[in-house]
Amino acid sequence: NDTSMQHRNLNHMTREERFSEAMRRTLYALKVLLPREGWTPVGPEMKYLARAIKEFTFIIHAGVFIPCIMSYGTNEQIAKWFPLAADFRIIGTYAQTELGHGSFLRGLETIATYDRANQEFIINCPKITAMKWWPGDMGKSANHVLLMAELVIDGKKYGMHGFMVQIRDLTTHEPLPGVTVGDIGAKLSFESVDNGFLYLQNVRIPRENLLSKLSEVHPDGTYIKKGNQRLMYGSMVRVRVNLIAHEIVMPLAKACTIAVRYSAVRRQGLINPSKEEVPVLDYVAQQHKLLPQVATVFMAHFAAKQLVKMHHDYSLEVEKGNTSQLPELHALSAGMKACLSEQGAAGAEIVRRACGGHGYSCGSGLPFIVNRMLATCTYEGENTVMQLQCARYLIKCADQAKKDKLTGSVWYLSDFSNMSCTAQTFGDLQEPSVLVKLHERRAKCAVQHAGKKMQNMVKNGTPAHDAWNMMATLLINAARAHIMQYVVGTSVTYISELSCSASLKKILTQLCALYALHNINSNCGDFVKFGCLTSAQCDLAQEAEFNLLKQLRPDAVGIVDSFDFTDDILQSCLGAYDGNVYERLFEWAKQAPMNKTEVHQDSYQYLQPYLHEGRDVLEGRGRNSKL
Ligand SMILES: CC/C=C\C/C=C\C/C=C\C/C=C\C/C=C\C/C=C\CCC(=O)SCCNC(=O)CCNC(=O)[C@H](O)C(C)(C)COP(=O)(O)OP(=O)(O)OC[C@H]1O[C@@H](n2cnc3c(N)ncnc32)[C@H](O)[C@@H]1OP(=O)(O)O
Ligand SMILES: Cc1cc2nc3c(=O)[nH]c(=O)nc-3n(C[C@H](O)[C@H](O)[C@H](O)COP(=O)(O)OP(=O)(O)OC[C@H]3O[C@@H](n4cnc5c(N)ncnc54)[C@H](O)[C@@H]3O)c2cc1C
Repeated sequence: NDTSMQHRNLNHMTREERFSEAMRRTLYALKVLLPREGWTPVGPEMKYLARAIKEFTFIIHAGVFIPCIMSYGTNEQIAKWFPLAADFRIIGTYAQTELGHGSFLRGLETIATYDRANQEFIINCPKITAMKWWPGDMGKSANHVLLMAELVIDGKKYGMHGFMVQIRDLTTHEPLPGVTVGDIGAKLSFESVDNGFLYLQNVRIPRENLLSKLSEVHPDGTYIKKGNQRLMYGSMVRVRVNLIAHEIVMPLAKACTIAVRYSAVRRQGLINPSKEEVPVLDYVAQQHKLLPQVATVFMAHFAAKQLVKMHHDYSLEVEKGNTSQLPELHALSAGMKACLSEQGAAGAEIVRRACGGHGYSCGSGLPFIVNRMLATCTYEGENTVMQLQCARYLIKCADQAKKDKLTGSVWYLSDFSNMSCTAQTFGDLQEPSVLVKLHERRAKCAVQHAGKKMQNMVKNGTPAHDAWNMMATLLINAARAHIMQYVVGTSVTYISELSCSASLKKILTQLCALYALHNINSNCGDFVKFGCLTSAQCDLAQEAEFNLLKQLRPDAVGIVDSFDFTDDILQSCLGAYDGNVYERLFEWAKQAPMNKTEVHQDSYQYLQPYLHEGRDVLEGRGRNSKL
């Protein structure tokens, strides 16, 4: 209810206005509305912010920079920098990606050379491709970066390490000597975020600015390893775990709310020629577009909750020095981020497109969501690279399953029980246990298929790295299959253990079955190829999905209402709670800057001469008055 938090019409603002407005609103929220005893920018308040603010800045500051200080800093370094960052007295970002490298971290070129005489690191970007490029909040906001750079001591390289580097004066905000920094320009989305470039030339930082939880450099230049060096990649695991809820589940829920509400209001065409125009939501084709995406919101939410719990448990173990769960967590977080962002971004576009022309209007609020979700397929680990990381772990586990009984998310790879499907009716295929088994079998076969193909190539003399490259598409499919069985399995378990009303459990069970069946019907080639389903059972699977669409149609609006987004957050003429779509669209259009005058003077100057000429022609004068 605080007018300072009400959204202005983002679409009618310039990029710079949106950047400033997002910063104003974010800081107002962080400094005025939220702070209470002991709050931190990585606490539950941030979830409120992520939900309550359509565009906010300092996402990387809060979502990556501060958590990295906690992950990579010693207790002394945390005590020094965390309070400053939590209170926004320093604004930081996570500067890892370079103009020339993003996915292949061993290829990063920014160098931190130890100067023993002065006990300092000298930071350099030796060439243009070494320039940091993309980090959020870096172009104009941040005055510090957590710089990921190659540590060099006496000419020897020690790999990527994290360094705290101040880049702007804390009083004037001007770039410091040796620092060239700025915004990288317009992007597909994130208009309010100043993703930036950073060129460092002979920038000196104290030895104490190497974040030293995992390794340290003594004054004499001695390098000490202090833990599992793969923990250096830990921040990316945490962000992949966190971003599923914030950047995939929530935006898809918003898009589904808009599209389902609009589809309940928009009347277009006839089903029964003798009846009146129907709401487009009555078309099965429309239900087939929208409702599986609604189901995806819930299933991704349940699976993400399980992954967050797994990450929390793992973090407690790491504190005790046990990093044994890291490989599985890395594979699962990489695979989940890739597969759910792929599904979510595609799903948001499917529901946008299902809203016809008005879905193409920014007044729908849908292009904003779609464009922003597309970024989830790239940042925090490009999806292909992440799926291959997941597949790398699966292939290793499949080999191990031949001699050991596996546990955790890959347990099914060592399940050699009879997994043939005996479904005779479409009702059999709506059974959660049947759907889980089908997904486990498909995933197991997909992993084994990719592994077998590579083994055969290597047996025939192909180098292992070439076999890997040539089978990449099968490996990616195996990663997707693994994640789908994880999402279906965890969701079925979660719903079965949920204490809620029978009617709610029924809806959630139907949504879970719809998600699983939509996935089967979208990938039935795999399910038949691997002998999971017969062709006849595939027909039953389609029938089962259509039956669920019919059952869920009456509750469709109620289900998306349960996401409980305010009109202010949705910022959508199509998705507003009152359903007054047309009045809202017209009011929204009239507010467009283009309409602030009846005649657009800037363009009229070009049009006017022709308008006069046209009149001359019509009245028989002018150059070619043949009329
Ligand atoms: C005020 C604010 C208001 C609101 C805020 C609201 C909410 C905030 C909270 C949350 C929001 C969430 C997120 C924020 C939103 C969006 C995020 C926006 C921007 C994203 C930022 C970025 O993009 S940062 C840059 C990301 N970059 C990457 O991910 C790079 C990807 N590449 C790599 O990770 C690596 O290069 C690699 C893994 C692909 C390859 O590395 P390398 O060559 O070294 O390894 P190998 O492949 O040879 O594998 C070697 C072994 O290492 C294992 N491994 C690899 N990676 C990891 C890992 N991460 N963890 C553990 N183990 C790992 C690998 O498995 C191999 O092991 P083996 O046993 O098989 O040898
Ligand atoms: C909105 C946004 C915000 C971002 N914020 C940050 C940030 O705050 N901090 C930060 O450090 N970075 C940030 N990034 C950068 C992001 O992490 C990188 O873009 C991402 O890691 C991909 O790296 P790249 O862009 O160099 O693509 P590349 O690694 O060059 O990949 C290009 C393409 O090559 C293919 N490819 C690459 N490697 C392989 C492989 N091994 N196998 C098969 N195919 C492959 C893939 O198709 C890939 O899409 C952000 C990016 C975006 C879009």
